[in-house]
Amino acid sequence: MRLDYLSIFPAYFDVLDISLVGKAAINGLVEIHAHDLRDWTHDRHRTVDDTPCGGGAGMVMKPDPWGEAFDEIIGTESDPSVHVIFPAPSGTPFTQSAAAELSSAQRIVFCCGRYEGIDHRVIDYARSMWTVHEVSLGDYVLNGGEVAALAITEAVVRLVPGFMGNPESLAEESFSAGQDGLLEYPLFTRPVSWRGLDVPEVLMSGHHGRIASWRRDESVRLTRERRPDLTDSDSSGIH
Ligand SMILES: Nc1cc(-c2ccc3ccn(Cc4ccccn4)c3c2)[nH]n1
Repeated sequence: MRLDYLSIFPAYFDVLDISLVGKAAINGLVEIHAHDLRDWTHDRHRTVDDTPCGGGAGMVMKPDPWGEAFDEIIGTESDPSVHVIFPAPSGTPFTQSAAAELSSAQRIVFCCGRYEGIDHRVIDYARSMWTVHEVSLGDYVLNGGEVAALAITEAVVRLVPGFMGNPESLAEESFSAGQDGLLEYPLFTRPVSWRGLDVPEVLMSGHHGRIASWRRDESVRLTRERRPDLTDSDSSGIH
């Protein structure tokens, strides 16, 4: 899997060399390429923004640098196997199932906007050429797309076959299909007693049936408390 990042702050992606994703890069599972959008400007000030047509506050990212960067990084041929991701507050909420779908992609290009956003013709052009995803991380506003691109990268790469040492652990995570779309139950490890707080006895009983039942009940309780929106979904085991 090749991952490209287009941004006016490409150094944001240096962190990928340290983390788990860095290991995947080392063993050849993923290739990481970060690019400075200003490399495709031609004026002395390396300008990437301009005032919004129709007025309004803030600045909008000009289309020209994006188009030239696309030509060089992706090419001028249409190819639906290339996935181009635009993080945006107006995007579709990014989900675990979207991460799972993207984990089989051979090529993902992240377009990280700044200012008030990117000229919409850039997204329209990209849609005419590749498979485009406008995605939101959640109902809060960041200053740009870089942090969202990092989060999406981690969610996707950890699902790439061969990346996780123990793929079984993926099946028990919150939001995974194996968890019936429920939140993960509380976790404990040694010591059994810590600062007056004890591990629930059932987990020390060695009785696998009771343990499974306790974990299920805890997942249902937590999901009902914190994410009632998940309790009605078809994938959840509770209704
Ligand atoms: N879930 C998300 C995604 C973002 C996001 C993604 C890309 C950009 C490019 C610019 N901004 C700042 C900005 C501020 C005000 C209105 C619009 N955008 C971004 C914010 N925020 N929260």
